[in-house]
Amino acid sequence: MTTAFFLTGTDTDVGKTHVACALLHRARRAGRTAVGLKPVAAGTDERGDNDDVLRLRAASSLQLPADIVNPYCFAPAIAPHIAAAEDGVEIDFDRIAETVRSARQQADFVIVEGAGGFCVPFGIDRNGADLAAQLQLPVILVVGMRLGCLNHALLTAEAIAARGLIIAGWVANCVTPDMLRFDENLATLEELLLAPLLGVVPYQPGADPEAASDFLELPA
Ligand SMILES: Nc1ncnc2c1ncn2[C@@H]1O[C@H](COP(=O)(O)OP(=O)(O)OP(=O)(O)O)[C@@H](O)[C@H]1O
Ligand SMILES: C[C@H](N)[C@H](N)CCCCCC(=O)O
Ligand SMILES: [Mg+2]
Repeated sequence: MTTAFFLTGTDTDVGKTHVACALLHRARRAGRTAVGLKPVAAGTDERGDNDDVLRLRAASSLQLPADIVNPYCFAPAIAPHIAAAEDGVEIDFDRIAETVRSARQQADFVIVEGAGGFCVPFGIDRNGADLAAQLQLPVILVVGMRLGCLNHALLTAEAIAARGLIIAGWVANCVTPDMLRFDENLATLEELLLAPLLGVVPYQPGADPEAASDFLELPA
């Protein structure tokens, strides 16, 4: 059966792509055909490539066309709605929903990575939470473990619930090697998030997603 998830995080740069790629590796090890999508990306290199898209592709077991993996890609590494406005582009959720449908027909484990945090604007009248709601996907929440993450995680959980979506699981991603009172912070999140903890991904310089996959369970 196809399973698909919308993967979000407590902020930009908290390890969403790292964890998404690790889960793709984990799913592949379980014999699944796994594909990562990045509907809206911002920030490209001199070749016009976006790093998240390259990493998700490298972790996927099936290579789908660019307009399915990443229908919207903007050059500057800025908030997507600003980049879209500068390019005169409107981010069309129906088009994104079509890419997700197509990916689900071809793969049995699909991860859709959001951009930034859950409510990142995609236009003046739409944001990432609206996209997740339109896609009607269970959410995986990546918590970048650092001071401030408790508030960000709880706000995100409220926003997910407010859209009528469920958290299929959350991941504690160690974005620093030395968070003070790590165990106490983890325990607080376990108590308050009311969703399964899929794993604790350790801090690892270079962040190899295949190695990180050993620390993760697949969401049910
Ligand atoms: N567990 C980890 N150990 C060490 N480095 C990590 C870890 N997780 C993430 N990083 C590093 O932190 C940076 C941000 O991670 P990543 O790109 O996965 O974040 P993101 O949430 O997907 O960001 P964006 O909002 O741009 O999509 C990357 O350089 C990544 O290699
Ligand atoms: C460019 C960056 N890596 C992400 N793709 C976009 C992050 C947008 C964050 C916007 C915000 O919440 O202020
Ligand atoms: Mg990313």
